[in-house]
Amino acid sequence: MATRDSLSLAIASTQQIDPYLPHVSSSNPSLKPYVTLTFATSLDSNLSLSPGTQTTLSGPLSKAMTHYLRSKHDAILIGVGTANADNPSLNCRFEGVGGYGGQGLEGQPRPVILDPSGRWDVSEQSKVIQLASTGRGRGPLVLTYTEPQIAMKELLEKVSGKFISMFQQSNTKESTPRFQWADLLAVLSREGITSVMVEGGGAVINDLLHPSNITLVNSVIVTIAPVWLGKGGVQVCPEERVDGGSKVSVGRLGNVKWVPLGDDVVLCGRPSV
Ligand SMILES: NC(=O)c1ccc[n+]([C@@H]2O[C@H](COP(=O)([O-])OP(=O)(O)OC[C@H]3O[C@@H](n4cnc5c(N)ncnc54)[C@H](O)[C@@H]3O)[C@@H](O)[C@H]2O)c1
Ligand SMILES: Nc1nc(=O)c(N)c(NC[C@H](O)[C@H](O)[C@H](O)COP(=O)(O)O)[nH]1
Repeated sequence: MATRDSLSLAIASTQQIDPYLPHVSSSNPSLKPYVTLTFATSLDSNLSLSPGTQTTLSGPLSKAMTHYLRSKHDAILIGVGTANADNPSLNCRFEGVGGYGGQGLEGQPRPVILDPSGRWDVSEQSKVIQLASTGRGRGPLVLTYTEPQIAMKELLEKVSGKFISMFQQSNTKESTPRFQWADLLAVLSREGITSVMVEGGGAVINDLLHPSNITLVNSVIVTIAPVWLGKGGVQVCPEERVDGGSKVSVGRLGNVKWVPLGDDVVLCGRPSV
């Protein structure tokens, strides 16, 4: 839980971040959701020390800022790799802004987990399930290609979550099955989600930064922590892009703002093609 001091300091800084967030007036259920790509990296672009481990990068202020972001989005999306490695809570723990504090589920984002192959163990051990069953978070949506086990389906439905079966074209059986971002955003839109914050991990971020997907991203908010994690970490490093036989940059941010927050700096921008 963020302390009062970190909360007020973070909120003061977030006024600079607000222009990069979805606004109620821009919500139109017929459009794709507003997409904010947000994560924390080290100076060597690592999200964690190694796959399957959780590494704290954000300091208390930027962590508080992340919870502010959670309060401003309808949904928070992660890949199954993060669900399994971190057992995250994925709720807003920002008293007074949303989340805990007697406001019920108002200000709580809906967790969305990309799990095409059915690797997430939906059980009482999952913090997301525990929080949803005690009214401190929303039940998750799990997007999948597989047929879920009945017990998992029932547990998810008990906490107002659900599995959503995605259509898999028979001619695209990849070794690592993926959803098309446009399709999954359309599914979220049909669920009434008008804004989604994509929090990671590496595979999800690198996929969304691919040149064919980056145009779907409305804003990028990256916390950069003053630490190097070294080789072998989970890195933000999208596929290379070749144009006319030469390697070119994958993408660039425009409309950039750097916001210092404690020891970290928060970089905000909009993808410019
Ligand atoms: N620092 C941060 O901000 C941050 C944020 C999130 C996660 N992490 C860290 O990242 C690591 C996990 O990253 P990762 O790359 O192993 O896992 P991930 O969370 O990116 O999940 C990968 C899985 O998600 C699914 N997936 C990804 N893209 C998909 C798509 N387009 N359609 C359908 N499914 C898709 C696939 O099943 C894939 O195997 C952990 O160590 C975690 O602690 C750090
Ligand atoms: N902003 C941020 N700073 C970090 O230092 C870090 N490691 C993450 N990691 C994101 C990842 O998705 C985590 O799993 C969730 O941030 C955990 O979420 P909870 O606090 O359990 O709700 N995110």
